[in-house]
Amino acid sequence: MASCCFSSSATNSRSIYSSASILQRIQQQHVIVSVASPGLQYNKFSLRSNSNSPSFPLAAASQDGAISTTVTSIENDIPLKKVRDTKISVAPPEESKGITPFDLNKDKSSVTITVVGASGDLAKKKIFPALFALYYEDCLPEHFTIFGYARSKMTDAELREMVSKTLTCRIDKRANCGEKMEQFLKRCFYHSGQYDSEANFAELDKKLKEHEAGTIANRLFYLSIPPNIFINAVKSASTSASSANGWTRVIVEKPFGRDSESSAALTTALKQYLEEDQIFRIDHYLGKELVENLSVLRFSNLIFEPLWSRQFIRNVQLIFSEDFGTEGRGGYFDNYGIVRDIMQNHLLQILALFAMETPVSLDAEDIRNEKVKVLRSMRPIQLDDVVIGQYKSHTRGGVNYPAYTDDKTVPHNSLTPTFAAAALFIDNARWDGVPFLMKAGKALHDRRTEIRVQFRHVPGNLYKRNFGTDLDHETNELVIRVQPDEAIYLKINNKVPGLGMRLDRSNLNLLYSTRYSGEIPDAYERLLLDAVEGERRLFIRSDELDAAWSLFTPVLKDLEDKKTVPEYYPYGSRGPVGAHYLAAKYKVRWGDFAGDQ
Ligand SMILES: NC(=O)C1=CN([C@@H]2O[C@H](COP(=O)(O)OP(=O)(O)OC[C@H]3O[C@@H](n4cnc5c(N)ncnc54)[C@H](OP(=O)(O)O)[C@@H]3O)[C@@H](O)[C@H]2O)C=CC1
Ligand SMILES: O=C1O[C@H](COP(=O)(O)O)[C@@H](O)[C@H](O)[C@H]1O
Repeated sequence: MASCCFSSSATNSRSIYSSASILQRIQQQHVIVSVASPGLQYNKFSLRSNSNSPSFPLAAASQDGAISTTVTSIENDIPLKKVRDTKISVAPPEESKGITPFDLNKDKSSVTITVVGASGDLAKKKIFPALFALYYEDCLPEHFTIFGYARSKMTDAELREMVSKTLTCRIDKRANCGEKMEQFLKRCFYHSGQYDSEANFAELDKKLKEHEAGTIANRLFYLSIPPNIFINAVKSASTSASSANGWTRVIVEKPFGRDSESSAALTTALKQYLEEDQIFRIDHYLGKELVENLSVLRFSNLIFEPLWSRQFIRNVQLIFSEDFGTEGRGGYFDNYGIVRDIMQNHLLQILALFAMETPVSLDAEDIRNEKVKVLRSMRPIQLDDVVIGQYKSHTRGGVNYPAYTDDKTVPHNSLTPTFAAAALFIDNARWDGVPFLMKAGKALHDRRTEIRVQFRHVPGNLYKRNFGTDLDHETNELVIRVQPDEAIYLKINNKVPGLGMRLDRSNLNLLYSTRYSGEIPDAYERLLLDAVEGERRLFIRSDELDAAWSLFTPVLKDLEDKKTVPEYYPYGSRGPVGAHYLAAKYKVRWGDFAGDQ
């Protein structure tokens, strides 16, 4: 079996997170949990808590104690309550919640993943390839089925044909890939229907039932559709196709509204049909390897956390750039712009993880509590602290690159920003006065996402003569390159070997491709797996979303009310010069412009 989540190892980090959730919910007498064990994935067990016992094992044993298993998720609705030092042991079957007799020989649950909007771009590009990668790695439960749902007419065979063309992910070069693909495609089915039709979803429900094995039928719906039809689809799906006896979860794609008001309205509408813990708001940047690593870097290395404050950090930069325009997505993009598309979600989420205080534990609620706290400590962005740009056409090497407004789906006089830079501030004791600069743009000279942490100068530096008059120039800089070529490197000042005393800046470099041989999973793989497992840590809670919109809504409104004209920059350039003036206002130099990067 490939190394994946369904291992019996108690040191598996996924298991530890899940066990933390159990610690929070173990107060009542009988707990129904899903237990994963080699070859016995997703069995339901009834566990009995015994509060007199001094220890809490990460692994639960089967009734006869023969098989050691790892607890992965809880399936009941009891309120969160923290009780430590609680021992759990496997108890005889409970009649509650439709759990039938305890039987290690039968797997009682299935998971169906329905991709709503299966004919679309995201489904083809990301969701089906990610599901296949999970299947290839044996990460999906034993009884799983995938359904595509959309209005387009397609047979199962046509869906499989469409999906097979997209499975060109990292897996396709691996051993027995063809065989695995065939097996995977056999698990894929299609149902055509309208998004607002309860009758059509009832038909889907009927088909799902035909494929669901065992007594517990868990269902995950992935809403890969435009936002204006989210609510109709949620209403129809929850009314007509919710699981009768297992969990029903819904992954919602961004955009989650376009400002505080519309986001709150979306949340209210979703909550008419779903509980908050059924809603998985996805921000795929949270599934990126180096974003997930941020907390590890901070909280498990002594050398970073003590420096992580205004005392030592001069500024933090969050940089996103793409070397292509809005090609094909202009219609969507023009209604949102780069601030909503990238800054309010992806970059702000990274900022929150970067700047939050140490969470009580790695449990989803503890982490999200800290993220909300830091977001709520931030100042709403001021108009003076934002620069916007839009790309114009440019000819280079005989090739003509289009302007944003050349896109047929974009109004010719659109003022929508395709580039923005902003300065943000966190008004708390740790970060008072430290500028957090964000920069995001399309059609720039390269594709990259990185976090740059510029440290203060060394007080009373013995070598200050080597730095000229600007002591802040040659300071340490920590760079976390999220993509491409994942890396973490620290710029240090170093003596150039030789008889003289010449200093230069060198990198202590952790380049992932040279350090780690394994492939880095796509963000959607991690997030889909988490949703199946009920792990909410990397999904956005509604109060986080409210806090995020509060920061951006006033300035977005100002920009739109004042019809602010963006600064035009040539396709393929480094973006508007205004971004430098903004940085200079806070005595910052963008790190991605330095010669030695
Ligand atoms: N594509 C991407 O790279 C990313 C997308 N997202 C988000 O994911 C979601 C899906 O994106 P994407 O796949 O690009 O979207 P698409 O525009 O490709 O739409 C997905 C499917 O929805 C149906 N659809 C499209 N427009 C309408 C409409 N006006 N009314 C009813 N149904 C419609 C179509 O299926 P049919 O006609 O067969 O019903 C289409 O195949 C969106 O919320 C998007 O914002 C987020 C990040 C990146
Ligand atoms: O959410 C979005 O992200 C993509 C960039 O994602 P990446 O994983 O390829 O970096 C961006 O192109 C798109 O505009 C935006 O909606």
